[in-house]
Amino acid sequence: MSPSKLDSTDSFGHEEASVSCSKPENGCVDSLSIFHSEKAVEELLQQTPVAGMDEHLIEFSEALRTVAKALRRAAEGKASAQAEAAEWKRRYELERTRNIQMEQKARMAEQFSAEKNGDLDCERVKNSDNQSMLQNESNEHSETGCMKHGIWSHEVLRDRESDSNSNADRNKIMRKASFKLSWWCNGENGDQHKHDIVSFERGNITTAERSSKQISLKWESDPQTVLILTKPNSVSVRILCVQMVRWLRERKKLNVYVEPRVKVELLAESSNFSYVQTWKDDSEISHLHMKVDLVITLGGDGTVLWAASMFKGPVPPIVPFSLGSLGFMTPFHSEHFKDCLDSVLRGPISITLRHRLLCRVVRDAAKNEYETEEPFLVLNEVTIDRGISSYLTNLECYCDNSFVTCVQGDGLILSTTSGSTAYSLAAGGSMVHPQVPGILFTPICPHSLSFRPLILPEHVTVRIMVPFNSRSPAWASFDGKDRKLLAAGDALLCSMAPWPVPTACQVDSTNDFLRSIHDGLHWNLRKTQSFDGPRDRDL
Ligand SMILES: NC(=O)c1ccc[n+]([C@@H]2O[C@H](COP(=O)([O-])OP(=O)(O)OC[C@H]3O[C@@H](n4cnc5c(N)ncnc54)[C@H](O)[C@@H]3O)[C@@H](O)[C@H]2O)c1
Ligand SMILES: Nc1ncnc2c1ncn2[C@@H]1O[C@H](COP(=O)(O)OP(=O)(O)OP(=O)(O)O)[C@@H](O)[C@H]1O
Repeated sequence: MSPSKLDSTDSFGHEEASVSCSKPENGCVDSLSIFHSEKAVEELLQQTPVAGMDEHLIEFSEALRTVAKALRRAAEGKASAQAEAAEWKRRYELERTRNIQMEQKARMAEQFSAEKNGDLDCERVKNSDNQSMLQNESNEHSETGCMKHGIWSHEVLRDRESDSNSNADRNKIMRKASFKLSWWCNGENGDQHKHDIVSFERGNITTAERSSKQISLKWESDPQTVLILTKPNSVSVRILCVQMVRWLRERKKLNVYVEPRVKVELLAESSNFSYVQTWKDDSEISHLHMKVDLVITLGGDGTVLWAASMFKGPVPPIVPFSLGSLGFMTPFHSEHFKDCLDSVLRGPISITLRHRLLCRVVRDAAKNEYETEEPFLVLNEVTIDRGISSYLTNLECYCDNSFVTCVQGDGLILSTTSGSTAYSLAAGGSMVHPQVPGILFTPICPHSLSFRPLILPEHVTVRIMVPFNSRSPAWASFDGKDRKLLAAGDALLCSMAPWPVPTACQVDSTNDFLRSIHDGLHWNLRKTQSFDGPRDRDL
């Protein structure tokens, strides 16, 4: 091999692809010097009388030889990678030139045919339909763009097929292929069903209503049974509970359910409360949704989370009364409970359908089995953190089998949009309107400067894995409760649950959300700038 050239076979099968060594920065000088030093080592070893040399020197020379060899291989590898990159660059340039030429040809042909047919969009539509609304508005469209204030008019995108005068005209108009977009979502049993179909004429996507609007609940028959859930150890909650149970029973003639603890408290108050119903063991809780028309919570956000956690499937509408400190999900004031409940029982009421996440822990040992552990439903978030370990958590994150990232930090929060104002907010996540469907992906103290939070679409399944090379296990907690250890190889699967939590609104979901961030967080509170001072017109 010539010392001035390095011969190698490139990955395109071009044998003997020589790499010139004229440029010192391309790594050839390195490989050459390495080559020379390897040779020098070789010569040195041959010249040195081996006999009588001590063991250490032999070992040292062997090591030197190995290092020189490794360095030579690395330099050769670098040179071959550079040759490969150069070949790709050459091919890319060729492809680009070819594409530019083709584009130019196509543009010229289009221009030629447009000139021939007088086929500019606006003209075409105007000519084809003299009686159309478009024609009426045509004066407002600019001749070149068919736009109003820089925005394309919807009228231009309308299918004029039925109005056109003749087949010939129609053929001229229908140049772009029309298509339909279909919305799909996962059915309850994992099967897919058609959720909605929106048709877009002529291949132009205009608008699509994807997010749910304000939802209104109207009773078709009168509610009969109410479940009251209360925050424990609070005197004000206890007093309100007594008043509310009495009023619901005596004035509204409703059946009232409470938790066993609350029934004991009520009976301690008065034996007249014996009509209040409860359950004996937790298995009865799973049937509550079939008996209860309405749930009332007395407490803070934690009590709403508690109420939601009691329903592992469908959840009856919840009317949350605020007896806590923050109250993002508790818009009703306890002082006016009679008026509030009157209007709720009468209906119709606005509700917020709060999405929940379905979370399942899959153990490494059982990863081929389905439904190994009881899933969790969370209204706020699932958190995967380092627990008491002082090491960084190391979490591999996938979204529908696409690798997302590796979290190295204190942990990760997968939050609903309702939970966006809770822990996720504290970790730097965005605040999101609770009616927006999506999964917030918010790192906790990531040890990286560029790890911004993400918001993923509602239909994805997120998988968080503790890799086998992780220094410590991780811990998952669900709405701040039920901590589960995730050992190396274990995973947490998280997707949107089919059973949302309907919470009654004081006004509507947007108004209530904005009120909660203003009142609860004093969002963007700033003293208003004074009127006096410099103004634009003075400049
Ligand atoms: N650093 C943090 O901000 C942090 C730490 C741990 C837990 N949390 C949150 O606490 C929640 C559990 O609540 P809890 O009441 O059982 O425990 P808690 O009594 O410790 O209350 C935590 C606080 O979070 C508030 N909160 C709960 N849900 C909220 C929501 N959706 N929007 C705005 N604020 C909300 C509560 O009003 C309360 O002030 C967890 O789901 C988690 O979101 C927050
Ligand atoms: N019925 C219940 N049974 C057991 N625990 C409950 C019940 N209701 C609420 N909790 C728990 O009590 C804790 C405090 O409740 P909550 O958040 O409603 O009150 P708060 O802390 O005074 O209000 P805020 O969260 O607005 O400051 C929460 O952790 C919640 O899970």
